[in-house]
Amino acid sequence: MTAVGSPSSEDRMGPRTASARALRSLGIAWRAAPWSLVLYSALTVVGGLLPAGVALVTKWLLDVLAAGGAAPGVPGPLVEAPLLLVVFLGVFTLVTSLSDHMSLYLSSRIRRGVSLLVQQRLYGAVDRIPGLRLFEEPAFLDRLRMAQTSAATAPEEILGSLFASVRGVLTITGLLGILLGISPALTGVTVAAALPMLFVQLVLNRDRARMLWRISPRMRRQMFYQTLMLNPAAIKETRLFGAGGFLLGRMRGELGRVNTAEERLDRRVMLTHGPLALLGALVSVGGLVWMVAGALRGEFTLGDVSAFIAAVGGVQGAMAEVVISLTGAHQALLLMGHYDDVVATPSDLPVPSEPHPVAPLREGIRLEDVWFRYTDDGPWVLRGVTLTVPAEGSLALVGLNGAGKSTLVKLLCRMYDPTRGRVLWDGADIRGMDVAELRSRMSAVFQDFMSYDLPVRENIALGSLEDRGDTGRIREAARAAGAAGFVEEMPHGYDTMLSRTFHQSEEDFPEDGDEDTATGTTLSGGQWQKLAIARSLMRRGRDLLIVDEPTSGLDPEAEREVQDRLRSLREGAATVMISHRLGAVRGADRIVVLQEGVVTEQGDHDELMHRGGEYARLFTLQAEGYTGGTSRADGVTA
Ligand SMILES: Nc1ncnc2c1ncn2[C@@H]1O[C@H](COP(=O)(O)OP(=O)(O)OP(=O)(O)O)[C@@H](O)[C@H]1O
Repeated sequence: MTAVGSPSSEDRMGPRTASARALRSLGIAWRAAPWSLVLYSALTVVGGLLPAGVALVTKWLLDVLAAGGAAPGVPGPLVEAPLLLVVFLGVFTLVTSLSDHMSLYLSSRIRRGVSLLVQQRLYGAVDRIPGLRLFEEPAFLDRLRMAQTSAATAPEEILGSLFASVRGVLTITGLLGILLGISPALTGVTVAAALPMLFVQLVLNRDRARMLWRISPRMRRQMFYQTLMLNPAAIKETRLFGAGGFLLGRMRGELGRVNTAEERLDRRVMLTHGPLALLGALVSVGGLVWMVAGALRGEFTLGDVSAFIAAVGGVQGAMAEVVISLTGAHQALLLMGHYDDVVATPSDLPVPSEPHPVAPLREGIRLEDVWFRYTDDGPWVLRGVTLTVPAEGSLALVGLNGAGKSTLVKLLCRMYDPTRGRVLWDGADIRGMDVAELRSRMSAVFQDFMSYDLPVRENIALGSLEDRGDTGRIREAARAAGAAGFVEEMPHGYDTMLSRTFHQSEEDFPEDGDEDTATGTTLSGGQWQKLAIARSLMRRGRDLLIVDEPTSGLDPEAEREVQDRLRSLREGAATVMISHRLGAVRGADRIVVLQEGVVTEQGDHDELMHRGGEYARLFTLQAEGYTGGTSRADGVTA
């Protein structure tokens, strides 16, 4: 497997790798549309041999007509009935036309099947990457973009090119057979003239694949600017700050550099092809002069000259087709390397060969001397953190911005592994457990929770997909999160589409296609947050509930209501809560203060207030904001 980030896929591809990738593409086509592939293969063989058939029958017809009867080399029965030759030509023309249309239909069928399968594999592989690290690595993201591009086009390009090459080779073989019968020397010259083209194309292709890899970061950046210019949330800011022109300029800049790189290569292609085309023309004209001179001397028949013209034109045309197809296939095979790399990307988290089962939490989750940094050369974000989240107890994480609270939560969910130290689930290292099984025992409302452009029902049910048909459970979760009120007031309740970007699909709402439902609606920040809380409450049998700033967007009344509900709901589960609103965390069994990645204080609210450290300072500061600066730490706790 190529290491993620190395550009080796696009500049090293030996014949074995190329044939393996080509065979894999054929295998995918076979799985996607087997009968279409068989029929398409048969039509390719027929289509490949037809030009030679047409040239041969035309030669015989001309020879019979010129000789006015028996002509050397023409089969006897055809000399007797020359009109049969005309019938053959008619049949060949009909078959050519029918097979062209049929091939077009079949290749589209194969293309659609292959595209579905390939995209399914690519996104399936991406979905199996358990952690977050790779999705924050520019080199992996570049490769992913190349893989997305090649998944959309490469297998189709490879198959199309392979079949076109087979058809071309059959055409060339048939026509060269005829040409060989007329003049072996001319046959040699015709073949030799086509070889440089093949070589040059292969070199140019490799250069194109390298160029595409080089411009990939720019392509991703220009897509980023484009997305910003179309995203409603971004548009709000860019309109207000008048930043549209700036983004447009950046996008144009990136695209301009991409264009320059492509233009440079296209110019080389054009300049290289000129001399090669001249070589081909010289061979045709020279050969024709030689044939005509020979015919005048009586060495060649009229049929020979016609067959020569058809064969040289046909061979050069088919050679060009083969060269273009092979080079197209070569380029697609090179790009396929990115797809293969992404599909074969190993897990970014170590996977135990025999994972321990994840039993329901009995004692608690313990972080033991955990150190963490996002990159090997980055700063330490967590430094020697040791703490315990008791089963059925609540732990609150408190600290200034950037102290490492959300990072700690990501380690609990095993989005990353600690750089040093361990996370223990009832004493067992979570690295020895199946990550999906571990996560199935957790639920979370993240600080940057998602707002899905989906109906309300699905926005909530995503927390427990097996219950998505259970309207009772969905309503219950919405009620517990304080969302039921506004949802039930919506025109279509739980079936309301929460999007101003997409129309509701008819499948989502089959019995009613009226305008309201079709256009959908969207929610306020606090309402979205309530849906995120409802989603987290959908999960059954959760042992750990993580709530990272769960009420930051809620009004005071809703905040109070949700806090009370969360308090009753978290009974029976361990809870980790992060909030800058210290009033919300004062009831936690244990409060942990993080400062620059280090645990500096631990205890319950009263202990920490009594201690008079960072927690007491922050709590008093916040309380003063409400009481107009008259509170003292002990006064607030009283
Ligand atoms: N994906 C990431 N890659 C690199 N650094 C990161 C990443 N996420 C966070 N950091 C860095 O880690 C540090 C801790 O961030 P974290 O989000 O854990 O802080 P926090 O305590 O949750 O802050 P806040 O209260 O603002 O939410 C910050 O300095 C941040 O820049």
